[in-house]
Amino acid sequence: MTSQIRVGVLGARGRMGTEACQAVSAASDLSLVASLDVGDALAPDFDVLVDFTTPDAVMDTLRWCVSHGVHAVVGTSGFTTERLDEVRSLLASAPGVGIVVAPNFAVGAVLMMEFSARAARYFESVEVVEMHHPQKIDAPSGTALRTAQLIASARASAGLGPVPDATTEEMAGARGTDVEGIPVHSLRARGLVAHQEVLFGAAGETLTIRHDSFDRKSFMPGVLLAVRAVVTRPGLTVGLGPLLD
Ligand SMILES: NC(=O)C1=CN([C@@H]2O[C@H](COP(=O)(O)OP(=O)(O)OC[C@H]3O[C@@H](n4cnc5c(N)ncnc54)[C@H](OP(=O)(O)O)[C@@H]3O)[C@@H](O)[C@H]2O)C=CC1
Ligand SMILES: O=C(O)C1=N[C@H](C(=O)O)C[C@H](O)C1
Repeated sequence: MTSQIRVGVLGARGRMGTEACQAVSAASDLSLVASLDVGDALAPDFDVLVDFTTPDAVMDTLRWCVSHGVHAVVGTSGFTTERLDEVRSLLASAPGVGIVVAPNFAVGAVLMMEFSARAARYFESVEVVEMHHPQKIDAPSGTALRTAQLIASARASAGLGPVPDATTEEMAGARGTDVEGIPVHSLRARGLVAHQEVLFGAAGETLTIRHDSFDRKSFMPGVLLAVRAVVTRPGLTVGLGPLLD
């Protein structure tokens, strides 16, 4: 019999942590050995730590993981390009450790990001609109951040200049925020879970790519996929794309 992967979940009392604990417990090849939240001490008695906490807390946790040889699957948002570089530097001192940082574990959202990156070179205009539940503490969302990074990179590779659309505002914030040159808008409303539209425009046409998560269960197959993959995947993996067939 192959041995089980021992998993700890940090942020276990939160919306995502609760779901992750249930999903790990229900998987026959995984063993939930620690459900941790604010104030709980980390102890290196698991193979993989799953983190659904806050952008403020997550980097200290990753430092701990790297120094204790524990792999990490990170769903927590806030991973700017600079922060991803910081994770790469951390991992340089621990070549056996794997970290998966996935801005969104829903397969549909991964595809939405990939399709957006593919479309980016063909449209001069682009706007990212993310919509979330009213308790979400960060804006823009990690998914919007990653989508904008991918679009900016695809535009740069294709030799497109800056998005040419007007940015003048009579009131601050009317044109959203700027992520690597891509306008990003954040909406919060009761009734929403996690949703995003990417609107592209060219002469005479638009293309809208939209994804909706109506239930946090949509994230769980991706979380389990990442937990199983990270133990044999040293270094940094960004997004679920490289783990999908
Ligand atoms: N990648 C993905 O697919 C998804 C990512 N997310 C991201 O996951 C993160 C969590 O989201 P969500 O579950 O909705 O948020 P919640 O606020 O519901 O949960 C966060 C949990 O983390 C705890 N926490 C905060 N700081 C620490 C700390 N220093 N150490 C240990 N635990 C801590 C909180 O405790 P307390 O409440 O007591 O402060 C809370 O229990 C966010 O960044 C969100 O954007 C969310 C959905 C999907
Ligand atoms: O806080 C959330 O809910 C979500 N957070 C992630 C993000 O910031 O992109 C993923 C998903 O959008 C849900």
